Amino acid sequence: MTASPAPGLDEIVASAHVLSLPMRTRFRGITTREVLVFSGPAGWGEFGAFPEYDDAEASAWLRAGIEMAWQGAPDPMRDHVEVNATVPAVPAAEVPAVLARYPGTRTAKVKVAEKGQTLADDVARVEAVRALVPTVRVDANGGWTVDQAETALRALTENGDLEYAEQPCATVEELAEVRRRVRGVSIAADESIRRAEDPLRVVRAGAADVAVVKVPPLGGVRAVLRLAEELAQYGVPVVVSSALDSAIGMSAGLAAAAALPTSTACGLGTGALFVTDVAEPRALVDGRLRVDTVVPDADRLRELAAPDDRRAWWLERLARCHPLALL
Ligand SMILES: O=C(O)CCC(=O)c1ccccc1C(=O)O
Ligand SMILES: [Mg+2]
Repeated sequence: MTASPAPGLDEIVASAHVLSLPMRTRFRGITTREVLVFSGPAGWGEFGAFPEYDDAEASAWLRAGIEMAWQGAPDPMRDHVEVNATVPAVPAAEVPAVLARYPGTRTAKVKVAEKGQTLADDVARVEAVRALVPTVRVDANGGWTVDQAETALRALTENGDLEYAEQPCATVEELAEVRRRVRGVSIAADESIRRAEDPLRVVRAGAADVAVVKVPPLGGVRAVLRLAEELAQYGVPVVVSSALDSAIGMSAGLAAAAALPTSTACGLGTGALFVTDVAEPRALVDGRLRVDTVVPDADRLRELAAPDDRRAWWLERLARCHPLALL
């Protein structure tokens, strides 16, 4: 496909919808996910930077949405992508109900280190997941100190393996220290990889065995593919994850995972966390999602429309980020 010229702001605004997607369970501290979606000559794109992100960071998310809507996805290597179940920091007793939303998944990613909870809560949740799913990853979202991470990772591997621990601590230096101290558990970097220059810093510091990559903060599918190529030279595999994207944004994550030379279970199953999405939810069959693009459903766009003040907020943000996204 020939790339269309970069769109003007008015072209994006012309098709823009600001949506508020209700969530089944609190995740990342939120219960509704706001996104702005728009269409271009190649299809639909999403601008969904979390509200607390500044314009410089948010503009990468817009660039990713513009790429999908004006350029489309690169050629895929496969038509289905394996995903992990994403288990929020729920009580252990709720784990079977959460996992039931991810039929056939053989890998689960479990949130740990949630504020207000204890290590015993994490151990109980992880054990409940292990009873049902063969491969378990945990994600601490930077919530532990190095000492806490060491204690927790030992406790969490007493009765079984962890494939990896995602972002156990906040900084690159701390990740490297945990990786040295807890040799038996692989470390994945997530929040430490937000800009294109971050992954090599993480790898050079010896801070991670695995890189979690997300299309929106990295500025698009092609940017993720370039990064993955660089990381492969250091022997660091990538895991493509969502940024709690709507079904439209998820198309970009699926496109990235589908275009990689190899793909392990991706964190792209988070559509299951929404009560209602912008389109009919993708069917999760045998733990895999079909790689496709979606057109939002007109009724859902109306039903999910964000309140006027939020629409105004997103349109102002779009106007500020637009010139930065095209740089
Ligand atoms: O990786 C997954 O399983 C789902 C994606 C996910 O966890 C996530 C989604 C939005 C924001 C942050 C995160 C995260 O990995 O911490
Ligand atoms: Mg993470």
